[in-house]
Amino acid sequence: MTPAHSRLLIVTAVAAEADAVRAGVDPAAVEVAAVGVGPAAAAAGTARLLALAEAAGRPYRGVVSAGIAGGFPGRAPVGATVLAARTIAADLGAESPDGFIGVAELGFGTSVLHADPDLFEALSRALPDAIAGDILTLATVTGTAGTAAALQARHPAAVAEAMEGYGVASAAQTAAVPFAELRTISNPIGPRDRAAWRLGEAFAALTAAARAACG
Ligand SMILES: O=C(O)c1cccc(C(=O)CC[C@H]2O[C@@H](n3cnc4c(=O)[nH]cnc43)[C@H](O)[C@@H]2O)c1
Repeated sequence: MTPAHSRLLIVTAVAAEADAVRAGVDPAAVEVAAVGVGPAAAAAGTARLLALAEAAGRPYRGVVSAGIAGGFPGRAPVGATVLAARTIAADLGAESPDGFIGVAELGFGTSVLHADPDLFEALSRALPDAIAGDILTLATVTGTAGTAAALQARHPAAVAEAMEGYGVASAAQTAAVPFAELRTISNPIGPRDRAAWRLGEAFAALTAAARAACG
């Protein structure tokens, strides 16, 4: 049996994502929790779970931000699995007449958090078909071709965007717990077309990825 202190925490935004992950993992080795949509809910919910586990003397061995995501066209198609080398808060900064100024340039820390190298390596080995690259975190789902193009230009290594990774990563960093982000693509990033989101395909891919990584 897996000792309680070596369990992995997988954090999703919504219950449907948590159910898809749970369908693939060994519950003795992995705890799955849905903590809400967006970086603030993700950071608050993850920080609470990490602190409770630590206070009980059973810290998690790692935390993974998992769920569905938008894929940048030509980089991550619908149904693909993506793995973050870096998780980037793409809208953390300031607008100016000359364009977006990132938080690092403003002198207030960093918008870039790296995946833990060992956790990233283990997930990459378990998921050889996963597309590795940067995953952007945004509080607003991209819904125009203009915003998609601007994000791609600012983040040439980005493969996908979602809404929670940077929040989960921030909580993990504060607690000194290894972090990774794993997502499956439900929709292309670009002009909003909610009817075109392939939720079933993305959830099935999420279950398969969870099973391959932690089953
Ligand atoms: O229909 C909407 O516009 C909408 C707005 C907020 C959340 C949702 C969800 O379905 C929540 C699930 C989760 O999905 C991630 N996601 C999926 N595709 C994208 C995307 O293109 N851009 C950003 N995030 C995406 C996100 O992490 C949500 O929490 C639907």
